[in-house]
Amino acid sequence: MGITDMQEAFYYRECAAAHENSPLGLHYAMFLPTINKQATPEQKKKWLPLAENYKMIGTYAQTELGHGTFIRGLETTATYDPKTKEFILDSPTLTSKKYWPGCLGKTSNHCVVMAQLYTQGKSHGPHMFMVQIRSMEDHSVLPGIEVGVIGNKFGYGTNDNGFLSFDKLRIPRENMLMRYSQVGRIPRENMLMRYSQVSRIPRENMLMRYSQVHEDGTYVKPQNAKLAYGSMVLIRSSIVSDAARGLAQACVISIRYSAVRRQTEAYPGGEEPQILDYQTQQYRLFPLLASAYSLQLAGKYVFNTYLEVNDQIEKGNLESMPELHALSAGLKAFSTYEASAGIEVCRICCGGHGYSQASGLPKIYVDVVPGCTYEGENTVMMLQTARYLMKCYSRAKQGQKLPGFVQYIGQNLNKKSCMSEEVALGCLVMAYEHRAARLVEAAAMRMQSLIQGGKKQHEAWNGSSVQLFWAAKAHCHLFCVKNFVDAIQAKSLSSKTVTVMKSVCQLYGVHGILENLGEFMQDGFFSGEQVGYLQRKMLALFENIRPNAVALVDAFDYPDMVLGSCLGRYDGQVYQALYDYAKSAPMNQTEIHSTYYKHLKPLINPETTSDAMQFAKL
Ligand SMILES: CCCCC/C=C\C/C=C\C/C=C\C/C=C\C/C=C\CCCCC(=O)SCCNC(=O)CCNC(=O)[C@H](O)C(C)(C)COP(=O)(O)OP(=O)(O)OC[C@H]1O[C@@H](n2cnc3c(N)ncnc32)[C@H](O)[C@@H]1OP(=O)(O)O
Ligand SMILES: Cc1cc2nc3c(=O)[nH]c(=O)nc-3n(C[C@H](O)[C@H](O)[C@H](O)COP(=O)(O)OP(=O)(O)OC[C@H]3O[C@@H](n4cnc5c(N)ncnc54)[C@H](O)[C@@H]3O)c2cc1C
Repeated sequence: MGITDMQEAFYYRECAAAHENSPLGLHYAMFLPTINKQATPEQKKKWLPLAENYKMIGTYAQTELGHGTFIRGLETTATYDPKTKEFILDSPTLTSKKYWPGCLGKTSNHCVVMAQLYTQGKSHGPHMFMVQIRSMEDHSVLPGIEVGVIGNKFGYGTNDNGFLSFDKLRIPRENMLMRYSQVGRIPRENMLMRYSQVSRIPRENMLMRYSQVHEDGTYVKPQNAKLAYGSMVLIRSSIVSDAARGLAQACVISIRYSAVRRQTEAYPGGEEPQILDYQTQQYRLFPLLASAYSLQLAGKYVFNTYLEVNDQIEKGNLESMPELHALSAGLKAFSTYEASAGIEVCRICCGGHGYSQASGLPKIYVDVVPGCTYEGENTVMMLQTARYLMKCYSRAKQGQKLPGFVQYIGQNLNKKSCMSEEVALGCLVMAYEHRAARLVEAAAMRMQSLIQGGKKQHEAWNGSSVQLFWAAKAHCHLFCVKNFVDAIQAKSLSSKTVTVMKSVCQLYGVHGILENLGEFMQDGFFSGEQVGYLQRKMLALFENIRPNAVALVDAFDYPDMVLGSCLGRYDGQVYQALYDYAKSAPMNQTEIHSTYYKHLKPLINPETTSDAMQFAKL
């Protein structure tokens, strides 16, 4: 293929088999990046050529039957044996069996395994290990390993998500991924002195600035244990664009179809209008179109932030890690929630044909919706963002300066909205900042009052977690609105395109307020009159966007082969395509289906059942 950028490669493969989660998806999305980001130079030199040339085909095996969210609770163990300089991998309980990893059941011959590291009788928490699970000669399962598929799922039928367990499997010490992060370059003379005193490890390892288990079992911990979670942050940062892609494609299908579909005479004897002219159809679809644009912009921002921060981390500067974690976790949750709900609305807006696989919509839905669960269950991710926001709130109250996208926290909440009939973009951003700041403060106040009332920290946290979730969601929503507004304002407003996009951006902001009105009005920030401005503006924006609606989805430029939809075809020949799809159905290849003779004929014509049974035995 020759594409070196891994995201580009991901989307290229997506074009070849759209929304068919590849049986090698985890090899590309997590196995290769984990070797790239978590292995030492020596390990990369050994494994990358094999993995990049499909000799090693791997997955990311972390989740277990009993634990997915709580990584520190994982039960798989990796115990170091200094006598043989090996790790012993074991699945001590039923619930410790790895369960869910993609491409695991039948495809992969290796995996990076997250296991609790034990050495010298002490636990050092979750660490990653390279484990071969199948022979590279004949793909047979290696001794000490049980592996298989987990069975049918909600979707993802093209991916052999599997289970895996170890029975005291021994792997070489060199198979622990020993590069978490730069722990700073230890002066060579110190390293020689330091390591030669402790244990004899190969000289080439001496220059490694990585966490180590030395040959005698001494553990050198990394600068930050969470760096082992780096592959998840990478995928979370990628999922935002993926969710945006799914929502955008669903908008293309449903809006193009709504421009073709005519239904119900507008008045007695009148012609049937395009269903896209129904205000209720616009009310359901146009905000989703706006959301698709907003999430695409957010996806670009978060992935670029990932690349920038990851560069810093690899230079030893971990300062922005908490911010990246909060941003990627929150936006991953926000985008997959929005996209999943939006794709379902697009399907429903297409009536009966939306329920057909011919629409392409069910396939998009079952490909996007697991994003609410994998790579960090959404509620848990939102609470991770909330954890960061609480820290920001207390820093703001101590007068500390906050980084860019959280500077709104701790602001004066006594002000009122500047909203007028015009509905200026700046007033929209101010409204979202006020709502998020208020919800962050409310959650912090709730926590404080519970603690003052005698609750322990973890009890106060759980007792405030609904409000913490609201605050994190409002924070992510603000981010998407402000990021969209910044993108519009960065362009000159002279060109028609940007003027149209300003309406789309305005609709995104207005609709978000009207759909969450309680949170914007609870403290009187908006007057009733101002809400009226917003309601009238939304209806006016529907009329404003209507003439450009099809152009706005065409602009996503998804080819028919990627959409895979009879409803969203560029040429609009929906009905012929649906009929051709039906005619091509396998069951239509014979006039009478074979099951007639065995199941129906005995009911309809019992007297002639005998010869029917003969036929059925053929
Ligand atoms: C660069 C090239 C691009 C490569 C990409 C190539 C292709 C991909 C391109 C596109 C892909 C697009 C879409 C993807 C398509 C398909 C998807 C493909 C594969 C996905 C399949 C799914 C795979 C999986 O599901 S893997 C398993 C995922 N599992 C999880 O995510 C588990 C979630 N749980 C956790 O993360 C943690 O348990 C936790 C919930 C965070 C809790 O951790 P814990 O240790 O208990 O920490 P605690 O809450 O106590 O907080 C402590 C402290 O740590 C900080 N922290 C936590 N996590 C992180 C982190 N990740 N980074 C930084 N800091 C972190 C936390 O903030 C706390 O800090 P503080 O004390 O508050 O200061
Ligand atoms: C299609 C798909 C592909 C996957 N691929 C992989 C893979 O390749 N590799 C891999 O390792 N894993 C994979 N997974 C597993 C996935 O990462 C986990 O399912 C996910 O991390 C959620 O963990 P869980 O299933 O244990 O859910 P749980 O954590 O049990 O969540 C269940 C409920 O409990 C709630 N909950 C849990 N903890 C908390 C908390 N602290 N506070 C509040 N509420 C909480 C959650 O919000 C949720 O509502 C995949 C899953 C799917 C669906």
